[in-house]
Amino acid sequence: MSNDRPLAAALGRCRQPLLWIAAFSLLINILMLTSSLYMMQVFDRVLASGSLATLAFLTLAAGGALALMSALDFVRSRMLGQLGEWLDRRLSAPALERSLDGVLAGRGDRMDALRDLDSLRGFFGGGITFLFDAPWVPVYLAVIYLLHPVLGHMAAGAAVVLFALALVNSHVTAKPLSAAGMANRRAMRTADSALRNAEAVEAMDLMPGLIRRWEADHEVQLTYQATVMTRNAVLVNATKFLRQMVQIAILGLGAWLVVRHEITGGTMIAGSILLGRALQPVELAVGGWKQVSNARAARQRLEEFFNRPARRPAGLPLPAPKGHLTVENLTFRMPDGQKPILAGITFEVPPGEALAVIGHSAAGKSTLARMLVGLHPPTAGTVRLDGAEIFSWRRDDIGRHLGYLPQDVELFAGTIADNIARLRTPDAEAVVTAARLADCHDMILRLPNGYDTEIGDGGAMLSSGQRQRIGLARALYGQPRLVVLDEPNSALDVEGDEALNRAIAAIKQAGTTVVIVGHRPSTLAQADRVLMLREGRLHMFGPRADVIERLTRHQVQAVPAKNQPMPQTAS
Ligand SMILES: Nc1ncnc2c1ncn2[C@@H]1O[C@H](COP(=O)(O)OP(=O)(O)OP(=O)(O)O)[C@@H](O)[C@H]1O
Repeated sequence: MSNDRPLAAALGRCRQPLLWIAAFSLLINILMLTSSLYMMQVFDRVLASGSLATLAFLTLAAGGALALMSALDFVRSRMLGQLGEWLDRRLSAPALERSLDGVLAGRGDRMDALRDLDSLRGFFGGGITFLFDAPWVPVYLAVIYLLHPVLGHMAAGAAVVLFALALVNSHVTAKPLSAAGMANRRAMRTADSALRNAEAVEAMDLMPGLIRRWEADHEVQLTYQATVMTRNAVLVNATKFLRQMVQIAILGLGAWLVVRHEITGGTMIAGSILLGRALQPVELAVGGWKQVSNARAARQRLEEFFNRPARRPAGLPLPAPKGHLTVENLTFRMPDGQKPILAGITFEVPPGEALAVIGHSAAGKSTLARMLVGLHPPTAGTVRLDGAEIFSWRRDDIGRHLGYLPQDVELFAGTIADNIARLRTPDAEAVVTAARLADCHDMILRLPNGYDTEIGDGGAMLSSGQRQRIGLARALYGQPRLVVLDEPNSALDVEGDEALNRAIAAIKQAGTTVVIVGHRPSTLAQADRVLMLREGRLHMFGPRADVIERLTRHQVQAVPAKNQPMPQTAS
């Protein structure tokens, strides 16, 4: 997204429609005087004169005004609803994009921004209306003052007390509300991870532990929510009681003034109706404050979320790379990590060559693979493709030139063709070419709907070997210039291993640079160069024969009895 502060920009664009909505509110609130005026006229004119023609005229006029008010009210709520929907449409994609950034940066708040957007949209769709009516409360009070100052004093006093109740409500519910929200988000994350890992959870009965964790947070949420509900209920009921009492009091006071001939009967009724109207937004504010503070908190969180600096600089589009990979003095440390995961790594792979990355478990192989496709910014040093920093390369520009098969193949709900074509409109020929290269064309044809087979969430309908092959086809789709395969054969049988080596040979021939991370000796079969990592440092690097020779010599020295032709470099 080009815009650095999408929330501020979107809210800025809401200003004008909101002004329109405020103008509509002015009309609506003027028209709300209809019932009071009607009552006054009926009591004071019609009943006094007995003129039915006047009654008919007044009724028609009042009916027309009320119809117009309803229409305007409808338009106002639709405008607000549409504004919420517009905001959601405009911000959801950047929010999802930035959530991905957050996950890559190791943050836990995966779905929070999307949820906050949801509640902001809901607020526009419903809770916000009374905020537009609230400014008219003083106007109604002024009209009541015009009817009679004593009625005015009473109405103003009632409004102040009700408003104070709304403030008290906001004050006493804010803290428990935010604590409940935080606990709810923690509980949802635990539930989410339990459901994502359903098989391990079920097989090894991890549920009790997960439930204990989830329950602890859920309990906190429920306790705080109960506090909010109780306090809210006390204040809402106190408000209701007060409101009804005030309604009776104004009629009583009005009757007293009528008896003293200070006002007419019509004025008494009109005053009562006006008071009802004047206090309505105040009363709504007491009950609706929860929604307002939720929306305010959501907005604040979204602001923080969108104000985080983008991980990747905007960057200019660059010409398609040839695949010349150069890594210089690469060091990488997680933002909160002490020890570097990778330190001072330097190597180079020319286009059309394959590099095998080997090393013990936790040596940093997968991290190096991630750095090569630009998932993280180096802490120091550089990773360049054709001389350009890969991390800074615009994803919409470089993505199609990169193929990446992560250790956990992540497929998406949809068809095989969708997945191979990277969720873009599939180019049938390119899909089949990639599938043939990954040696899964025949396997796909044997599936019930061939390339149109729906594979379920995460490719749940496929075996892990099938997932790995489809993942490989996706990595090879569209003839990328650099392909990074992280243990591409971990779920493959011997036949699959051989097919993988054929695929690597074929893409090398087409000029693609390949990096294969692996434990198995067969990883080295197609490698031109081999890089061995040890504890995040480059332990050996060179042409395959040299590295194998050094490794074999090393092993023979260490275990002279065991003369192995292919070194077992990793456990
Ligand atoms: N997101 C992370 N946060 C903190 N440390 C991490 C993270 N990812 C990896 N590490 C650490 O980096 C080191 C290297 O991990 P990496 O996954 O790169 O190793 P590997 O060589 O691929 O191992 P394996 O062969 O077992 O997959 C490990 O010590 C690991 O704990």
